[in-house]
Amino acid sequence: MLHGVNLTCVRGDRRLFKEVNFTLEAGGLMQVNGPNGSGKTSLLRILCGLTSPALGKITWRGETVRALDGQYYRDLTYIGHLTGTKDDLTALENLRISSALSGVQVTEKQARDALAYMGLVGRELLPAKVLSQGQRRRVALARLLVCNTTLWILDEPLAALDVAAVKLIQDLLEQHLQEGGMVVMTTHQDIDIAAVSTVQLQLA
Ligand SMILES: Nc1ncnc2c1ncn2[C@@H]1O[C@H](COP(=O)(O)OP(=O)(O)OP(=O)(O)O)[C@@H](O)[C@H]1O
Repeated sequence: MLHGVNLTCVRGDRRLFKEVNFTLEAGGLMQVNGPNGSGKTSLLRILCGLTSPALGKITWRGETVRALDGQYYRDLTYIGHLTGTKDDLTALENLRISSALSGVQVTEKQARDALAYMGLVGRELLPAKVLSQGQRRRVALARLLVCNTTLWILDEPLAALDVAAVKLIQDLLEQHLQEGGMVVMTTHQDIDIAAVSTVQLQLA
């Protein structure tokens, strides 16, 4: 269970949100909503431990994230708003290296299979800089297929994706939730994802 308790976020001289509380259970989807600049990315970064909240805490499986040391990070996969793909690396290298950096060794076959699932057959050996924005996002999201983690934190995963890819990702998220995984995500698009429970978190 992921639990946010009285989370308050200050960036620069502005308080973006205060006293945000939520509980996310196995199979649960939390959609973080709000206008541009309301603090959605900031909240996701707090949940990943990349930024500290001004106040409040996060617990994972009953323990504060800080006390858990590395275990929390082994349980989560974060894919940020910027895809993070490296221009000079191929799609295959991007996937294998980003996975290795998060502690997962992925064979070439596993990486090729994941890229194929994401509709990137024939693009595996192209440097990321020649891929379209949507294809770059598909490369980044391919990590979900190989990461084997419970908690997925996704910042605008559907941005730049075409209709077919949006469907692919929605199906992937549904499957993850059906298997007891958890998803926290932002999106400016309407989505239709079946989950055991859905939390809509609205930032002002
Ligand atoms: N390090 C920082 N220092 C000062 N202000 C910051 C910092 N990081 C973010 N901000 C500001 O905090 C606000 C919230 O940013 P954030 O990216 O969390 O919003 P968001 O809800 O994700 O927006 P969007 O929908 O446009 O992606 C913005 O006004 C942003 O400029």
